[in-house]
Amino acid sequence: MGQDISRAEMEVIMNVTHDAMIGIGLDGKINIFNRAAEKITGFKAEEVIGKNIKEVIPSTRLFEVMRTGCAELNQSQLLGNTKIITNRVPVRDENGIIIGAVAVFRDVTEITALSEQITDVMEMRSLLEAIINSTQDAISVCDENGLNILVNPAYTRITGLKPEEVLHKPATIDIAEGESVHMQVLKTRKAVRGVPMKVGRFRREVVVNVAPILIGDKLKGSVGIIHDISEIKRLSDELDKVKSLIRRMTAKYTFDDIIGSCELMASAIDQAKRAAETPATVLLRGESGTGKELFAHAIHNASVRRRGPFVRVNCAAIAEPILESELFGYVEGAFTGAVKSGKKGYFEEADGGTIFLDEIGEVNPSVQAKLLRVLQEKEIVRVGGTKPVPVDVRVIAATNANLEQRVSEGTFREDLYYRLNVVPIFVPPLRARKEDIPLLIDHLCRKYSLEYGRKVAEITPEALDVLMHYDWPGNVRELENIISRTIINMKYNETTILPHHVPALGRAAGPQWQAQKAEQSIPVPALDGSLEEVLAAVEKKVLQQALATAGGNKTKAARMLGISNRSLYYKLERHGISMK
Ligand SMILES: Nc1ncnc2c1ncn2[C@@H]1O[C@H](COP(=O)(O)OP(=O)(O)OP(=O)(O)O)[C@@H](O)[C@H]1O
Repeated sequence: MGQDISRAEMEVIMNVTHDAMIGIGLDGKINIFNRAAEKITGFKAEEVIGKNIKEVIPSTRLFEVMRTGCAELNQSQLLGNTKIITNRVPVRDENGIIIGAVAVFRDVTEITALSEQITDVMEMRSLLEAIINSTQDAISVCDENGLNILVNPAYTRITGLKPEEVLHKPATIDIAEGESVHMQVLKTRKAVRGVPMKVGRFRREVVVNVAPILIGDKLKGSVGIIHDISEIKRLSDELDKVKSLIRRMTAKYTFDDIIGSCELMASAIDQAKRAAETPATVLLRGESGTGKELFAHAIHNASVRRRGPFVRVNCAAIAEPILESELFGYVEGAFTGAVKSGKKGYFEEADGGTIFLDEIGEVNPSVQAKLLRVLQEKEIVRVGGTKPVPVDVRVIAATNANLEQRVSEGTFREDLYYRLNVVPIFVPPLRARKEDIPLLIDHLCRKYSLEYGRKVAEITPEALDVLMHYDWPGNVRELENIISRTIINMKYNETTILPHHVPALGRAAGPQWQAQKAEQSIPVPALDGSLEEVLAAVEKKVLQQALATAGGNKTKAARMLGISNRSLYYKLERHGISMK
């Protein structure tokens, strides 16, 4: 130091510094003891000045420092419970002779605790970073102003957006379809879960969960977890397609599954068995719910084609513009929206097997012409194509329409009618074969007992009487529904059907009609939606009412409403009214 400082100046400095200082002379007596030293040791300067340091700090090393003349720097030690860092230095006179020693020390308990906390935080940060970087879900974090401050690698993989494209930009930047959930959460401070949306370049379908980041009650931002569901969606679409294909392409029933021993049924079954032995086209006639589809399955399974595919097509349930391409397929580029490579139709899929054309009376003239061709020439031409493709398919058609009347009206081709009507089989309505009702009840009780885990085995004569005195406009399908509901009405341990178990029968007693009947009592919907919504609700009620009045018979219902069967089918499907 270039300038001497006075003792008074030194005392001021010593007492304002945060470092504690204890000095001793050659005799070991304390001659410096500042405020900071008082704070750390708990002694007062006046108590210790002049005392031997060993009496105050027995473990002192200042004597060693004096003896060796070597400073000891940054030594950590415990003083009671206080953790301190000490520098010990010898004090020399102007000639370099040691005349004492000083210990300068500092309480580092808090600093140590803080540094431990910092280490913990850093460890936690590394852990979080590892989690954030390795999770399959995309993560985006934004600050309280809605600007992105963190995204993880999964985010880039799912959205196709790199960090530099999104960081410090508004959280809305990655949205391809939907509203920003980050912004919503920042506004409401409430977590939002399970929001479907599309994100990023690839318009990936995702489900988003976002939570606010609150420190105390201060909003610091929000964190979003983006779960990619596009692959699951694709797989589940595929699965649905395969399931519907399997449903369409397997014939489950055989003649053993057709219950009925009355003369009319025996004759129908006999004709069907004989037809099964030939490749002839079969036309199944009969009201809705009589079992025509059951017959079609049974004929296929009893024929030489039983190992081939069985493709079921409900001609009324497929929209008219696409029925032709569904049946006959299409070539590459046949129309906008077509699959690039073209597509096989149901006839090609049924090659080597049987095609069951349900509701054949509903097909339009263009499809009728193509059907005629396939029946005559055993070949089809795909929509948009010219090349005939040979197909080896047995046709079983079914209808509950009066085809003869349609032929005379000119809406159904006469030549097609004759081609289809090679082996006509009439499946009788249930009211014409009431003697089969007990057999059917027995069969259905076993079927639904198994399905519902019950043991219903009997019906009392009174309950049977109720069922025998009803005319079953919905045929076996309606009986099936009534038995299923009867079993549901029974207590778990009841095994015999009593009259009170049987639900109300009537012209509108089928389950879907029952539900619809109940709904009929609901007045026309309150005018609380758009005109379109109110009209749709009214249309639904009118359809349900017509179906109920027609006892579930769709042809009758369509006639009552003055619309075509096809148009009725569309509307039922659109309103989610059960078609079976
Ligand atoms: N003889 C029968 N024995 C056993 N179950 C039958 C019989 N007839 C019909 N069913 C059952 O009744 C329901 C309706 O039968 P199916 O679908 O074959 O009728 P459908 O005449 O083809 O009706 P739609 O014309 O409305 O298509 C099915 O669940 C079927 O299993």
